[in-house]
Amino acid sequence: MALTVGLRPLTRALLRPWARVPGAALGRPAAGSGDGVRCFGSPRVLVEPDPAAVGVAVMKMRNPPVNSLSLEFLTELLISLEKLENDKTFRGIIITSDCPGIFSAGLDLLEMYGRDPAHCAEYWKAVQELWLRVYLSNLVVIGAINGISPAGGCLLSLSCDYRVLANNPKYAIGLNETLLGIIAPFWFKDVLVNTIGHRAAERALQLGFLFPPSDALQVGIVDQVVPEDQVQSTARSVMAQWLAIPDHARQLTKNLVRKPTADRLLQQRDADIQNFVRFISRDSIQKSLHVYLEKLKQKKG
Ligand SMILES: CCCCC/C=C\C/C=C\CC/C=C/CC(=O)SCCNC(=O)CCNC(=O)[C@H](O)C(C)(C)COP(=O)(O)OP(=O)(O)OC[C@H]1O[C@@H](n2cnc3c(N)ncnc32)[C@H](O)[C@@H]1OP(=O)(O)O
Repeated sequence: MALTVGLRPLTRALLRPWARVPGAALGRPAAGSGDGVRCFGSPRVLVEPDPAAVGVAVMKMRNPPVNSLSLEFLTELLISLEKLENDKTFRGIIITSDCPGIFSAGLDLLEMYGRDPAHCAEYWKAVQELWLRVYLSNLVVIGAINGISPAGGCLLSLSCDYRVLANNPKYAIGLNETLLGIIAPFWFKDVLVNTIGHRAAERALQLGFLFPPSDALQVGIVDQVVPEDQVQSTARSVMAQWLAIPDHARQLTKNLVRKPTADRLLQQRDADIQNFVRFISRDSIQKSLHVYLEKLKQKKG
């Protein structure tokens, strides 16, 4: 039976079909233009032009304590990304965190625990939308990963064009869903397989590996590991290298490589939402989430 997906007005305004063609006119006014300073402020997402690099924006996630991807936070990220995408003065974004030690704790478990099906459906649609927005962005997207990034945080990183991870053993990265008693959806899995290969992904997904930096580099889930105080400067250098390529050629190539993966979700978005809602609503899954949330609480002592 089809689910009725009742979206709140803000989310509804934001979420629209994906038919992005690289280089196509976007048909929306440039955001923030006209005053010489482009700063797309929102409570949880700080976006500033990089003072040292023309055409580059730095997007800092600040949803303390752990940058968990709540519906509100996802919505703000989507709005900021859409503004940047539509502002032709920007060619690249560096995504990083403003929460010390945490890039993103992934999806907000409280959006999936004890919620009704309509809420879960709305939430999952926003998760899909953020992934599509980042994964298919026409901009160069560099992840300056300055903290731990499990599950949804790892997906966000994997959706960037290049990942620079700070060399701190606490900053593990991976799709650890099985440790929570849940599973990574097929499109999370596809992105991991594309990045580290089938066999490595098979092991990592089943065992819920969270790779510390040295292992992350070795398996290829990140592209570079650098001292913590060099993450931002390295991301800037990498950005310069990527921006040296003509946009149209890079964008068309990106689309060629990524579109088949994105299309697998685009062709079955509603079914994916229904599968998620059915899965997450199971008593056994809600119980697993409860146990995991309790463990997080107890960890504090
Ligand atoms: C057969 C058909 C199948 C169909 C399938 C379809 C779909 C698939 C189904 C489901 C897929 C769902 C996918 C989910 C992906 C995810 O992203 S799940 C989230 C994974 N995240 C984690 O495991 C990280 C958990 N957090 C931590 O490990 C730690 O918090 C930390 C990040 C290492 C930070 O540690 P630190 O000590 O600094 O902080 P605290 O642990 O004290 O946390 C502070 C505060 O924040 C709360 N919190 C932490 N993480 C989350 C979170 N992800 N969501 C919500 N809240 C979180 C924590 O509970 C503390 O709260 P407080 O006690 O109230 O202060």
